[in-house]
Amino acid sequence: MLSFALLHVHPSSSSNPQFHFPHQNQISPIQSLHFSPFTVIPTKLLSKPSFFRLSSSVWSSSLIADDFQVELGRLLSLLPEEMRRGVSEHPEFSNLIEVVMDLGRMPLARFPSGDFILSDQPITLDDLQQATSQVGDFAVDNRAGISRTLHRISAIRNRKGAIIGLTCRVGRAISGSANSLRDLVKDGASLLLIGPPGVGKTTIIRDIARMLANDYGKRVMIVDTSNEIGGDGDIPHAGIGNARRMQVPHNDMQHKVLIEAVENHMPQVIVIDEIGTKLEAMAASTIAQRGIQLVATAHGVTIENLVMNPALEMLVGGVQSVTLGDEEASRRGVQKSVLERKGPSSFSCGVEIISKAELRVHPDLEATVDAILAGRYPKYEIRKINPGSQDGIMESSSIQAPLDEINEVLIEDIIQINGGIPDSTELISATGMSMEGGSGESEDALCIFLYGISEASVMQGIKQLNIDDTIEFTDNISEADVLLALQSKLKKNSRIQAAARSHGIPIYVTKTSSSTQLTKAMQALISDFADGFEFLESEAKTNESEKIDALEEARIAMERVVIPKGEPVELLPRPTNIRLLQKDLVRKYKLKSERIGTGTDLRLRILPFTSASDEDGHDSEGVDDESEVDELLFRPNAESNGSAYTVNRLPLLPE
Ligand SMILES: Nc1ncnc2c1ncn2[C@@H]1O[C@H](COP(=O)(O)OP(=O)(O)OP(=O)(O)O)[C@@H](O)[C@H]1O
Repeated sequence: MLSFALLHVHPSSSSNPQFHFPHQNQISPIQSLHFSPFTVIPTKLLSKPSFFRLSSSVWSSSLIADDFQVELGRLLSLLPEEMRRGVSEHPEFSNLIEVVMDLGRMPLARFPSGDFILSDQPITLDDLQQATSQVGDFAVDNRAGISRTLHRISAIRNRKGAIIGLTCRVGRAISGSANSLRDLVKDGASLLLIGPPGVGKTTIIRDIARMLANDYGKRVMIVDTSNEIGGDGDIPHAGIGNARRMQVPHNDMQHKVLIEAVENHMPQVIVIDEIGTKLEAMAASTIAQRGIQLVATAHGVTIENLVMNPALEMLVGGVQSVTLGDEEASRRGVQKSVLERKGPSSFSCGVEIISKAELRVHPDLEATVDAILAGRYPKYEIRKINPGSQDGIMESSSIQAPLDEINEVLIEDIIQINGGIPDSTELISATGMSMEGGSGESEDALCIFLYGISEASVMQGIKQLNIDDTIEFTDNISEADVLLALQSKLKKNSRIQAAARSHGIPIYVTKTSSSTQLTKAMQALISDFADGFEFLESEAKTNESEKIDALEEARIAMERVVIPKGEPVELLPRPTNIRLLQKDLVRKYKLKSERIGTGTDLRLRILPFTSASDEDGHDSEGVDDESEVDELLFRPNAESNGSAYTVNRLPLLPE
């Protein structure tokens, strides 16, 4: 007897008709048949896999490769004739990444090997209008697409809203690009991918969606916030295979569409690009709790970036600070205040996309987060991708990176999260400090964090100044008004410097802790405090916007060039305090930097990650740290008046 299944046909020639069987979670692509929208097929025929189920690689590669040239042509048709010719005659034509058209400038094509000028004629308003007239509407994120392609056109507007620049990114479905992650997702594990912009996150999750839908017959729903996974237009691109796609009317609504996907469409897998806000992270966590497999991307470079990001930490279980009892702390051999994961992670595995050819896989994401919070370095596997090979994996190895390097970064991060220096003997034992104060300070008192100088020496030094009740000491740097340190000790501890910088606390140093020097130092300090550290604050205000610019410059350099392209980038010359902030940021990205130039031309060069430089223990930062500190500490100082001691101050940098 023949039974029948109801066939849903999408209004598309590229999307395969799908059957949802009540008795099994399997979808069969029926590539070789031609259907009218309401064709009824005997289910008996469908039970013959050899008849209906095509191997996904055959299916996708033939379909996608043939169409790619046509799709690329549709992107090129946006360009004026001369530019089009320039691109298509380039030897790397098929690897084109982006075309950049900025008003009044010469157009550029970006290839993996670098940028190429397409014409010596600057772009005109007409060129831009020609191009934009052929693409869909620009959404609030200033992105538009070309229907039934994966290309992304991003606009730059002037202050009046007119388009004055375009970045036309080539989108391509790369079948097999997710093969190296097949073992992680095939059994239902949720996967979080992170990586800087342009590294290939969308391309990989598109292929995972296709793989899960086609090869494993799962009901996959893509929540496609900018239509980048499934392409522009209402008919999704063939690159997503049998996965279905929900569009998101507005970026702000991503979390709502996520919930709607679960409530209305019975997905087994949800795929989502760019979880970026707390609301989206919350929606993703809710979905994970319902037992749905999640495959998602987030911007960032390492898992630590997520752990330290208050909006996204929830994705990896959240972070809380707990205070241990004395006994428990000594049993564990840790400080009393420790960071712990708050709850279960929404994802079982994490992948850091280092480049298009290299992934760092954290198969147990919770273990990775726990290791990070405990100050240990997490274990991960490096998977190198060989585009030519069948399984997409060329090499896979398990790595545990050097402890000292990570510890330094982690302690700084923890300081920033906690808003205070951990009560770590290792951190402060060398200082000989005696700590009091903390919560009980008077508002008018100057609260000092001492480093490398004992409280007794300071008190001795200031006896004759008669200011005992104006001074308090603290062991929590976030409560301090000022850091007073012995220069030789401070030079060796970049963590303390970073902590002070991150809390915007001025640093005063003395060369020795003799009572004469300390008296003079305290005199200068008290007088500045009485003025409300005014000159420091005004200095801080003037360079607050430069600080933001400088950090943004460093971030973009790392995310767009140093990490994806593996090339060094020289930043603009900056004052020392700002350069040090840039250096802190570079370190958080696990990259090295070196200081170049002299005088007002001093600037940072960010170096790409090389395993060789790590292995041979080369640490340009360490060397650099020393010289930065020298520069800060020995700068000629007007206040010192040529006297025997030196007290230098770093500008106050408010949060
Ligand atoms: N394996 C690959 N081989 C060749 N090109 C690739 C590969 N992966 C991605 N690309 C290309 O690199 C560009 C960026 O890819 P993709 O959009 O996937 O990156 P992304 O990390 O999602 O970027 P963003 O975060 O900016 O959205 C695209 O032009 C894409 O076609």
